[in-house]
Amino acid sequence: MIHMFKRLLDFSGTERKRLILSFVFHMCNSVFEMLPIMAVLSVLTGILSSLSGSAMPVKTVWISFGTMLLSILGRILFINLSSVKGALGSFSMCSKWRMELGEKLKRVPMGYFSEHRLGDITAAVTTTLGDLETSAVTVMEAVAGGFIHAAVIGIWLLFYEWKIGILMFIGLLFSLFIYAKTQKAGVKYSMRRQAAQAGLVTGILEYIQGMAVVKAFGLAERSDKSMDAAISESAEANIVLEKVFSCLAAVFQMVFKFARFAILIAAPYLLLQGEMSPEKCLLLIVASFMIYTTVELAGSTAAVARVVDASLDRLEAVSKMPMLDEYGTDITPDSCDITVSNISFAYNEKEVIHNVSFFVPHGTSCAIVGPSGSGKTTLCSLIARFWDVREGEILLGGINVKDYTCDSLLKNFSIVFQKVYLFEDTIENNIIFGKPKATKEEMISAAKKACCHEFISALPDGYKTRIGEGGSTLSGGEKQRISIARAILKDAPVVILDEATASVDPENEWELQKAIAELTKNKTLLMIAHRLNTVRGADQILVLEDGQIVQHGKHKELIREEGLYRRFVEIREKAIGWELGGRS
Ligand SMILES: Nc1ncnc2c1ncn2[C@@H]1O[C@H](COP(=O)(O)OP(=O)(O)OP(=O)(O)O)[C@@H](O)[C@H]1O
Repeated sequence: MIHMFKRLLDFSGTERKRLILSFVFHMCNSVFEMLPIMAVLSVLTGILSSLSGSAMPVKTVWISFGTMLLSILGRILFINLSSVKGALGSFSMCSKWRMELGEKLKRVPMGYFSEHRLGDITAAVTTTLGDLETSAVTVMEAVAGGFIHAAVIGIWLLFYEWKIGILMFIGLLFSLFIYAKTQKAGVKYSMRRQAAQAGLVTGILEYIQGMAVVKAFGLAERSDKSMDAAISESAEANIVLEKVFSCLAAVFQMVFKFARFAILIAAPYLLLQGEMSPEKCLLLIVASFMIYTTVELAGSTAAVARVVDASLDRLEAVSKMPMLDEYGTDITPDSCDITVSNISFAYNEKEVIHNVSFFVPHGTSCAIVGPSGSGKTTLCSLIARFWDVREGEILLGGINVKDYTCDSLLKNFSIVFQKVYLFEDTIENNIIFGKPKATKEEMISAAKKACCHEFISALPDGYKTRIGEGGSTLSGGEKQRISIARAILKDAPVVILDEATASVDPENEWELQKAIAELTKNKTLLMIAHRLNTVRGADQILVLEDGQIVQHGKHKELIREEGLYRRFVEIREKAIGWELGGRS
């Protein structure tokens, strides 16, 4: 329990003070909760003395009334202060964690996302932090506060009537023992619950993302099955957790029933033996119903406490994600030439880039061609340091990409992926994504250069039009051009471009080429090229096969050689011929 409390405080970072204050106020509330016992004691003493003939002093009534009133007011004040500080502390703590995880995710190698399921990360940021947000402080206060509250009453009892005090402590120690057992037993089940939650999020994400495939291939039944399995597992994990904890909670409650019973027997016994006054006996009988109330409440939150502990475990694991630029510095290179020397790279065990070297001088273009799976995308990802090379090095402006911070490195790159992703936001915000402080004029100028101003202006809300998640409300060509406008506005000195392979209509194709020409003007350009015209115009061409450069040079040189490049050109020329033939 103390360990969990310490972990929560470590986890709370700058919100530590608020959480401690919330706990202190909760303790103050406990003190005011104890006051009624004093009031009961003075009234009982008065009643008993009135039974023996002397009237209860009016002062006693007033003192008891005052004590009760003070207790009520104190409790209202401190429970409010404690709730406000606790809520502010836990919500701020979790929102800071969400932001921090978001920031960290930008700096992890892409491999992290394939090794950790999207659902795990999503669940950590949503449900796991949600659990902490709503339960952590309340549970800690209930558990720690409950036991401290009972311990304070026990100490008072030791002074007031030590034999009963010892009885009370025996009950408390037993309950602590059962509580510790409960927590230990809960480890397995709460971890299962966390995993099930993550599985459920993964299942739902996959189901929604793959909806088009589900519809197209009529696999609704198969897909439903995996979703149903995730839902069932989540339900079962929660039920098992509740079952285990409710059994242990019942044992926990039994301990108090027995302890109360023991006090109820012991107090009259001591009275009969003449070792205790009648008012003391009466007070202890009344007090026996009150002393364990707060600690009993702690028992009922045992399951949630275990979930909080498991949430902290999960967040600790997620927050230990590897940072690419832990030792990087902010660097602005003098030039943007790219040197790739003797690099090798493997996804897990499978090496897909083998000893590749080349140099792209500042302001020149380099086209990468090669069959599917030859490593073109991987090579570009390594240059932008989405992954780290296994061997060799990549330099930007003569400086190893590993020496940059991710931010200062990526400032130099505008990357246009073949598969465009647009955020569920306005078109304007999607375009200024790479340069949030851009003026409206700059944004429109970029859109004009990317040939998308016309179609955007024709939309009812123009640049303020909201687009669906992933750009689902736009055509493929429109999305491409918006992503190019975004890259033009960023105006980075190096452009990495994965040329679209999807066939676009001639109007779109022409506009797309115009947009790309604007984007790549005077830049160091690295492009995965599919169109013959693009390849022909490149300053150098790399031909990749099975992760190795098999040919390297200009179009005029390579076309003369027997090899993969010539075959690539022949196939492309034939394809153009077929296209023209098809159209005529
Ligand atoms: N995230 C990944 N994890 C494991 N293997 C991968 C991953 N991405 C790519 N690969 C493998 O690495 C090899 C190179 O893939 P890459 O995507 O770089 O090829 P490519 O030439 O760009 O292919 P295409 O033209 O089809 O896009 C392939 O064998 C592919 O299966």
